[in-house]
Amino acid sequence: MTLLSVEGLTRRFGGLVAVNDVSFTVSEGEILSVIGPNGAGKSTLFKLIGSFLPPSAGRVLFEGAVVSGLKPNQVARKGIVRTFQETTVFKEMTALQNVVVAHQLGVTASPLGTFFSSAAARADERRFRDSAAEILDYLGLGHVKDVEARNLPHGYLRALGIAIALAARPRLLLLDEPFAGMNPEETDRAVAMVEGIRKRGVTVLLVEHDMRAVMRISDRIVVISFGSKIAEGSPEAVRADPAVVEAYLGKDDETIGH
Ligand SMILES: Nc1ncnc2c1ncn2[C@@H]1O[C@H](COP(=O)(O)OP(=O)(O)OP(=O)(O)O)[C@@H](O)[C@H]1O
Repeated sequence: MTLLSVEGLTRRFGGLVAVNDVSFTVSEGEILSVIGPNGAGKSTLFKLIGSFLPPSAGRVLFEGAVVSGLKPNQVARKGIVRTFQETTVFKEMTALQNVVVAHQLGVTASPLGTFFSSAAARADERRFRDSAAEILDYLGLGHVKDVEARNLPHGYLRALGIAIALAARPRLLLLDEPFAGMNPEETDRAVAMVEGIRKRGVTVLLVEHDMRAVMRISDRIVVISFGSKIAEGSPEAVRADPAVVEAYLGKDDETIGH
């Protein structure tokens, strides 16, 4: 079943066409990666899908309904959730508290003070704590759940960003460069984490600069270059595609995952 459809998405910045008439679909349960050289338009495409930026043309459909034009939080409520950057983690709170708060923010529009005052809310809070602990365990963060976020190493902080996103119970998780700046060991852990997320029934769309981890993890890959889609298919097909090799020309073979 098609979960997400990107139809003719285009975004211009003045005279520059950052994303140019890009179309693809993401099926339920899939891990689909969007890759492309520096400045290809990956981040812009990502922002368009999450509704952080309005398209100049085209649209995004989620479960058959148009979501472009909605606010990011409305899109999140429908089930499209992006990982949180380190800057949005509450540094003074423990890992567990961060994920509990993420649950609370996901269910109430009322101020937290009001939220905490009712008995029903207290029951919810217990439920959220259990759920938060389960998510942290699942992501291999159980042993650091009581550590303040500011004291967590970089890799853990990034994983915490994913835990916070999972608290919103996404149907589609958007991962922005999840492997950037990671050493091979950290990448292995992150790859296992993303595979684990899919096992929970969450579809994953990730944008990544480097093809190496993407080749291991993706069911399908969409390649963009200068804003346009130049290839789409299995990792093997994409790696062998002359247009992709051409787009990455000047990079060494390792960059395209050989
Ligand atoms: N807000 C903006 N205003 C003007 N130009 C922008 C804006 N955002 C992105 N661009 C331009 O759009 C093009 C695509 O940028 P984008 O960040 O989407 O590429 P990218 O593939 O994510 O690059 P990288 O891999 O380096 O992160 C670039 O030429 C960039 O300079």
